[in-house]
Amino acid sequence: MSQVMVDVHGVHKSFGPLKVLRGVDLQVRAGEVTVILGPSGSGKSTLLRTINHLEKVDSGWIGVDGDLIGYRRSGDRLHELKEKDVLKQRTHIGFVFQNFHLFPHLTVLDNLVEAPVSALRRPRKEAEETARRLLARVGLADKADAYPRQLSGGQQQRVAIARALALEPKVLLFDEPTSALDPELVGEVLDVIKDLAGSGTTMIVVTHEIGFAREVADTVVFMDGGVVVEQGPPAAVLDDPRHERTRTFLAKVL
Ligand SMILES: Nc1ncnc2c1ncn2[C@@H]1O[C@H](COP(=O)(O)OP(=O)(O)OP(=O)(O)O)[C@@H](O)[C@H]1O
Repeated sequence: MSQVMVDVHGVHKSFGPLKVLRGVDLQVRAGEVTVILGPSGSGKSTLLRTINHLEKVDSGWIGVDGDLIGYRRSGDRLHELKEKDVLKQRTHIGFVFQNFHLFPHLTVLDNLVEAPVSALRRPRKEAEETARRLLARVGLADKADAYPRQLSGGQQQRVAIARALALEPKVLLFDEPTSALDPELVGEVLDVIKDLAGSGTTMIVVTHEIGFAREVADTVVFMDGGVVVEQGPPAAVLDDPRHERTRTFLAKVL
């Protein structure tokens, strides 16, 4: 069995009085695709954001490829990492946002080149070669010199995926990658994610696209009320859920 790439252990997170994560445990194996489903407000985005330390956990811990995220252990105490060390950890954890978050003032090519050059100190020529290869992979080789505003939403999201890949992440996190898109553009983005799944990229995808979950996920996780209610292969969770809460959710969305 492949190694555990992402290990979420007893994670709690509140915003003021609102308890959003109430003890989340989740393990994602290298090369596998985990799709997280759940009602609005169940804590899916917050969980993703704790994995790359955009949100700090209140308690519990998260490991990515054996590294504790945001902290270092000394004996049985945890010490917060410095910002520069957090940023370094984040280069291993790609994040694709709902609204693309491309740099509007940079060309498509420079969106992909910026982080490898500034964060990983890659030579610019090498970073550009990688960027062009990745743009070809997402079907946008001819858009290298365009600016984000000149692209459709689907194209922008494909650039965002290529940009995340340019840092050669150990895991790619997707937060509702198609929910800001016009319906006719959803398929082109899901096809890129499917292609990555086929090549063994470790991914955690928060989405409401049940068909995608069925087709692509190795594991479907159902979250509700800040906990993982159930998880398993798509056929088990989607067609034969064990929990009433999962059944109620699926009855609404299927
Ligand atoms: N930074 C924040 N400050 C205060 N409350 C927050 C913050 N981030 C999230 N929340 C709240 O936490 C709850 C869970 O939000 P989260 O975005 O994780 O849920 P979700 O399951 O991803 O929902 P959706 O499917 O609607 O995106 C919501 O009530 C949200 O308003």
